[in-house]
Amino acid sequence: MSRHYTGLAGYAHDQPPKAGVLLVNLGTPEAPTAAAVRPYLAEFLGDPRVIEYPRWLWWLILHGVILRVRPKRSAHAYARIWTEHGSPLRTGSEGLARALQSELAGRLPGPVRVDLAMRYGRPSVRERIEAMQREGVRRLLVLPLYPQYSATSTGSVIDAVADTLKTLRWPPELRLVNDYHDQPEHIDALARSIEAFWAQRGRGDKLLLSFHGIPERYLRAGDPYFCQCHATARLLREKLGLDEEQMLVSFQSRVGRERWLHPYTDETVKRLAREGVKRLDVISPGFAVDCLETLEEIAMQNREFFLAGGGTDLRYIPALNDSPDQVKAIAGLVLRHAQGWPEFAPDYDAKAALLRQNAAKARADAMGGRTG
Ligand SMILES: C=CC1=C(C)c2cc3[nH]c(cc4nc(cc5[nH]c(cc1n2)c(C)c5CCC(=O)O)C(CCC(=O)O)=C4C)c(C)c3C=C
Ligand SMILES: [Fe+2]
Ligand SMILES: [Fe+2]
Repeated sequence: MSRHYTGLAGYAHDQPPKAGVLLVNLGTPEAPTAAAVRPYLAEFLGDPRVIEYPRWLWWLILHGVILRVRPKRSAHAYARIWTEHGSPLRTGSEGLARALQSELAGRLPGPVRVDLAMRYGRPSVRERIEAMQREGVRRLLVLPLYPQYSATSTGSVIDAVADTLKTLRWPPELRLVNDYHDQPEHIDALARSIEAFWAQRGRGDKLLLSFHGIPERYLRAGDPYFCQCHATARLLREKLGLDEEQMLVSFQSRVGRERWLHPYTDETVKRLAREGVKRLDVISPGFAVDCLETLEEIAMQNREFFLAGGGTDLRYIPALNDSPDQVKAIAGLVLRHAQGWPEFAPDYDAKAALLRQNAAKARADAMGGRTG
């Protein structure tokens, strides 16, 4: 069997190498319409990491039922949060990537390129890794924007990276961030954003942490996601000095009929309203940037449930997005994971002249070889 390896002729041999940081988020449709949501959902829900089901059976259900019904419903939800600049998940992720690029430029001696890819839709992981390689990236750090590891999210990003690298003729040196659910700077950033919100708007009766759910079956099969969500919650609770009465954890966004991680966010919100909670603060620490699941599902849908149940106000505390605290926390992660790479070493400047000289020599050799 032969395979076509992407050669990217004319790259990197003749340039001093660069380090690259690739942020990866989930992806989002191109427009809030059923026609644009359908291919996005087909790719997302067709991923065997997301739906672990016999392939042929799932294919029939997905194409026979789900893709006929869900795109229209999802498009309606997307339309409620779409802005003049597009999908919040996209603009938020782009803003974070830009902020990280300038933060790193200010802290690192060597050339480091920050880029952004989407696991589903565009720009794809393959597209961005190939582009980075053309720009001379020889060392690649992949950072999925998921604080908690799940096979369905982070694991799937790793698949996409591996699928890309195995078709490259000269893959870059690779490092991957698996999760950052307990990184102290990340917990601090979350705590400070909650405290800043309370300082401005007063404190609600309770604080609910709502994480994206996954099927409970995956937890039993060994996915660490549930435990990492609870670890984040405990660290944050300790940092804020709250007890378990004041801070609750729940799981949102379930899809399909099987049992997902408990307790469910919508049921929790309704129960709290019934029990007489008047002001409920909700934050979704599993999302690095705001998206459909926070802006529509929490700040609109669950708010409506809470008010209908007798609550006075559900206040959604925004994701960290491109806040300086989040940018510093992520830059800290990058610095820690890229330790030892020359672009990150304090003596890079001193060595840069040598790197350029070597690159020039390599180029001359290559040209010499070609022209005889
Ligand atoms: C925080 C990480 C995420 C995990 C874990 C996750 C698991 C997971 N998701 C679905 C199904 C859907 N999720 C949808 C949207 C969505 N999911 C995440 C993150 C995680 N998902 C984000 C950031 C978003 C928002 C995307 C945006 O454009 O803003 C959707 C699409 C919307 C809809 O139709 O409801 C689906 C579908 C499953 C099945 C799953 C684990 C098995
Ligand atoms: Fe999801
Ligand atoms: Fe949802």
